[in-house]
Amino acid sequence: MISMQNVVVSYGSTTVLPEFSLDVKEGEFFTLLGPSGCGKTTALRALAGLTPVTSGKILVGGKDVTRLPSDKRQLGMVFQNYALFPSMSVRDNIGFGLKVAKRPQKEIERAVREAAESVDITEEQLGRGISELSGGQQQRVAIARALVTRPKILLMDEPLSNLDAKLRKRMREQLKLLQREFGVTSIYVTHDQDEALSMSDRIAVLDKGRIAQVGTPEDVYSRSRTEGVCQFIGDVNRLPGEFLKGATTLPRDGARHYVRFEDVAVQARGGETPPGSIVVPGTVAYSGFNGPYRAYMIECAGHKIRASVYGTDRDHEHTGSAVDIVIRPERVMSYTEDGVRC
Ligand SMILES: Nc1ncnc2c1ncn2[C@@H]1O[C@H](COP(=O)(O)OP(=O)(O)OP(=O)(O)O)[C@@H](O)[C@H]1O
Repeated sequence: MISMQNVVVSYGSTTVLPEFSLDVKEGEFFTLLGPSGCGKTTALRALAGLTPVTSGKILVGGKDVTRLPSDKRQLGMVFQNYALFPSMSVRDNIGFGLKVAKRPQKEIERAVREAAESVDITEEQLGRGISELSGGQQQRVAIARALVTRPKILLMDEPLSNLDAKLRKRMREQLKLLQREFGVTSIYVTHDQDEALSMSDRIAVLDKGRIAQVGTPEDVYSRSRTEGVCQFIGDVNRLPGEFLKGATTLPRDGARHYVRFEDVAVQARGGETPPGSIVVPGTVAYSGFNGPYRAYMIECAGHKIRASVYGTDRDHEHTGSAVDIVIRPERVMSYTEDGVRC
């Protein structure tokens, strides 16, 4: 559906995207994820035709759009600052694209009503000015405005970043449901790992303008291809080599080993453990209630290991409790000195 092939984007003498290639399938929710400044927005703007590319090709539905102006690419766009027109009513904001396309008034009215309904904007709110809506409502207007022209592709750049934490979570679900309902191929830019993991069919993790890994949320989280991806997504402990003496299946020779917080079990010292487990005695240095899980910091032979224990575990919550940390070797992610999975 969308193919970016060896796309290069430079600002002056600085190359921000060196040879960027990407393929997105029809109907997919595809996310560009990476730290600030890694080039996510630049990649999206190049795809949208808002930033010129130095070389390379961009294909949409098999058609070369590399030199096509943005408004000819049939894209819907939602940006971080919404880019709504403050002096227009909500109704006129949503209908703007159709008006520009000179569609009949009757059709615009019907389409605006349907789009508003799909994002829970009421008839009464349609008559208001943009500034009379909350941030969350404005966000939904921006989405309705992008969807009203029934684009085949929807580009979103950090569309939820101005919302508070609770609303963000709700909007994630709503966006995802809308995306399915409209069947629109979506490219989503975020630096928020949770957002990317919970919404995407596939994720491209970017690092300094290059794609470090493309995969399903499970792939990038549980089978991170590089040390950088492993550290960027989720929380990890680096495991000291001396913890791994018994774990004969794990690679050696300078390899670096990581385990996610939730893959570290905490249990009473000297209890039964599954055969082959990595077991290290330690002392609880900190334990804190976090709602669905308890966060631990365990002092193990001079190293601090963190664990997130889900469920109603209360046995070892006191500072100073003598415990064992237990890790299944298959949950350990190992990388060579060059940061490649081994
Ligand atoms: N118009 C511009 N002129 C010069 N440099 C730019 C321009 N736009 C972006 N850059 C630079 O290009 C790099 C990538 O920026 P980009 O906005 O694509 O990153 P990002 O991953 O989207 O970051 P963020 O999450 O902070 O938005 C940054 O180093 C940025 O400073």
